[in-house]
Amino acid sequence: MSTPHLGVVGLGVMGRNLALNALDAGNDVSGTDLGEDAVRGFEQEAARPVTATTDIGAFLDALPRPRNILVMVPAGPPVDAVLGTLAPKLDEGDLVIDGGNSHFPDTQRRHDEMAQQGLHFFGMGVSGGEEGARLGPSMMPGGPKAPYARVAPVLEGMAAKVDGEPCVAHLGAGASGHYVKMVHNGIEYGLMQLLAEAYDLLKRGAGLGNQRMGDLFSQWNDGELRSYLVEITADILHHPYTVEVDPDEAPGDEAPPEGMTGRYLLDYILDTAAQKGTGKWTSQDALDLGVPTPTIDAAVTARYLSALKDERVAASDLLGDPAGRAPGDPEDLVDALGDALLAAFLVTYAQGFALLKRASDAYEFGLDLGTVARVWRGGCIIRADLLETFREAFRADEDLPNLLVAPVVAEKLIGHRGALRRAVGLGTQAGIPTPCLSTALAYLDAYRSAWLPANLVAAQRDYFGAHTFQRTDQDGTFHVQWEPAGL
Ligand SMILES: NC(=O)C1=CN([C@@H]2O[C@H](COP(=O)(O)OP(=O)(O)OC[C@H]3O[C@@H](n4cnc5c(N)ncnc54)[C@H](OP(=O)(O)O)[C@@H]3O)[C@@H](O)[C@H]2O)C=CC1
Ligand SMILES: O=C(CO)[C@H](O)[C@H](O)COP(=O)(O)O
Repeated sequence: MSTPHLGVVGLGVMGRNLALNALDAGNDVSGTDLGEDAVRGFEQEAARPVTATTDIGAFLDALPRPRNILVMVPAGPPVDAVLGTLAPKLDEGDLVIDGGNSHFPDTQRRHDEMAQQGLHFFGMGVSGGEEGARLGPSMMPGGPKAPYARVAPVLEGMAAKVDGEPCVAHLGAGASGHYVKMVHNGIEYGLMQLLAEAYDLLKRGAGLGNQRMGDLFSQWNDGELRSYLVEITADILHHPYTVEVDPDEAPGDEAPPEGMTGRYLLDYILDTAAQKGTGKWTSQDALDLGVPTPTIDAAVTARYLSALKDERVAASDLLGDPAGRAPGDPEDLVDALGDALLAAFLVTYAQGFALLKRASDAYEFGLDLGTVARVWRGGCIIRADLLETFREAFRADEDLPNLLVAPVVAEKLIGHRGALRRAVGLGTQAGIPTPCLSTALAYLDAYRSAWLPANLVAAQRDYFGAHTFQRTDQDGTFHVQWEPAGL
């Protein structure tokens, strides 16, 4: 049997590291890129001889048939450009895997176009950043099932492992792989914003300094909240100012500027966060499918609000009423926050999985949500101990409509929701914005409400638009003349 092989198109940050990872895992690897520097860089870093060339023909000739080709170029037109170049030169049965953050409708179109040419196409989400790509990412391939067996040994060798299981699996049909990665990123946006809100509540609401805050996040990371994002938040809070900055540029011995807690790098980072679009796509498709994902939506909106720096500075002068300390003993807020975060994390994951469930039905992906939870346990940005709990929940009931009603999750929520309510209440009184903590609480309160005030909304629609309503005491649809007699 020949050595498993992989060809990589695009040797930038992700492609080069994935190619080196595949090589370390014992595969034969070839690489190509538009740039000579990228090609030479890969060749020099490779521990064994590789084919590395800017010549696409030489690259394809070096690959045994049927070929396995991983494309790692920027999402959008570059992917179509690469497929346009590759497709006429490929042979029937070759497999092309797009490992970038492509939008899932593009992936479905490419999947169909490639299939018409007798070629297999996977959209594959890859998570873990540069280090993950090199040492073990989480990978989310989707597309035709048959060619997966051929490439599985390559991907499983490269993937992160948890309890000996690789964080990769064939997830489903069509564009399912990129859909799952999109929702991964939507959850990522939600968790990141929740952590930012906890930081704000500790900093402005409780008056804590960076060292104590970092210690708290570390402490949380030793408990039920253990996760990559909590861990890196502790590292970021502890990170000193001077490490990556020219010492001549660092502030002198004078007191730190107003509002800053000391010489920590975080205090000098501009408060605007960019985005590339995957979080927005998650919210957009959730709205199209009618699935409530308010915590993810709020996180996307929070990034837009962060970008309005000049407007916010101007508004702070005009509108005043600055955020201040939370009422009462600051330690009450500190005590509440760990449990509040756990409840909000559970709600955010639940929204993402509920979206995956609906999308799987709507787009006929055939997702198994327990497998998704397994693949997310390691290597990816949203990896957390909680993923094992979710995997068990879906194992116990594969038709679970929402993680919130899995007994193991419900029990945790009942134990922690009081803290979420306290944290949101204290933050609100202090004037500190908590869009994700608040929407997580509101979603939880709405989802567990047997009755909601939508009867009034239904009546209002019927009043102004004759849209009809249903009744609780009679079958059928109804419309009435609502205007008071005599008007
Ligand atoms: N960076 C990250 O942490 C993560 C990125 N991703 C996704 O992975 C994909 C790649 O990202 P990343 O590696 O960071 O991007 P980079 O820009 O670092 O690398 C892309 C590489 O592709 C090359 N390239 C572009 N067009 C072609 C082409 N037609 N033929 C051959 N090579 C080409 C580029 O060459 P040149 O520079 O000469 O144009 C460049 O070397 C993106 O979709 C990204 O969203 C996913 C997860 C994490
Ligand atoms: O896919 C990723 C992590 O999972 C990439 O890092 C992505 O760029 C993150 O999204 P954004 O840039 O919008 O914050």
